[in-house]
Amino acid sequence: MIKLGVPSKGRLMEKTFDWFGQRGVTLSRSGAEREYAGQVEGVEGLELVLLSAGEIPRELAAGRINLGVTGSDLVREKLANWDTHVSELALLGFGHADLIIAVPDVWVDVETLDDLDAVAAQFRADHGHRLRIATKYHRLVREHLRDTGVADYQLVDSQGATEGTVKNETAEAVADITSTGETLRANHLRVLSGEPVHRSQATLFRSLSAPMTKEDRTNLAQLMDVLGLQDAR
Ligand SMILES: Nc1ncnc2c1ncn2[C@@H]1O[C@H](COP(=O)(O)OP(=O)(O)OP(=O)(O)O)[C@@H](O)[C@H]1O
Ligand SMILES: O=P(O)(O)OC[C@H]1O[C@H](OP(=O)(O)OP(=O)(O)O)[C@H](O)[C@@H]1O
Repeated sequence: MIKLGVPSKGRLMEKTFDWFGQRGVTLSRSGAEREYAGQVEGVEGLELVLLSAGEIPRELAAGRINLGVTGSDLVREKLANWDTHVSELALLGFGHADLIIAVPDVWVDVETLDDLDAVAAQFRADHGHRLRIATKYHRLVREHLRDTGVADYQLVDSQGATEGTVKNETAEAVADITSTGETLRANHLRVLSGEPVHRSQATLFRSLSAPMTKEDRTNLAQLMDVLGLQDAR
């Protein structure tokens, strides 16, 4: 069987079900509401596996699932050299969110990353420690700041409610996902101008390492046909 990993709850799950359903592949949660088992109708040889969105990158890289839907941000964050582990089969057109860097509203002189770099050096001189940026996206933020030449900072880990860290004085800035911008506004934070660290959306990935039988290959080719997709790799 080809294993397809899909987020087990929330909007990502529902919109993924809709996306496949519109293409003639019916995915559903089977059994009791809280049971994480799935059902597939409309194609042969496909098994639905319901997983946490955050675990899907690792399962793809380990080859325990053949296909997986999750945010493009999570694959890039969780997998070093992500494109050696998975290929992108389709951008699904939902789950849009930008990974951004934001500073307190009151930092009126800080509009760009260059400005942040300038205050970071001054901050270290004044406070004796580096400016703290709270995030759960360590890899993506580190790479982005390296590429843009910002050096005098430290990342502090925040696995949730990241926008609260500035008020709580555990960080001076944040790097987090935003869609409507409401959480940032409510916490008196402002996004730096310029390109976001990453523009994320829900994406269908294929594992480059998951084992497949001859029958799996035939079934995958049929699924790709039904979905109207082509695999570049
Ligand atoms: N406010 C938002 N609007 C749109 N997409 C979002 C938003 N917040 C997070 N996302 C996206 O949803 C995906 C899943 O995010 P996250 O890891 O927070 O999921 P979760 O629901 O907490 O899942 P789990 O805890 O089960 O892993 C990510 O790709 C992220 O970019
Ligand atoms: O721009 P907005 O529409 O306000 O959305 C942004 C918020 O959504 C996400 O949080 P989520 O609800 O996933 O919870 P989290 O704090 O656990 O990440 C993200 O971390 C932001 O906090």
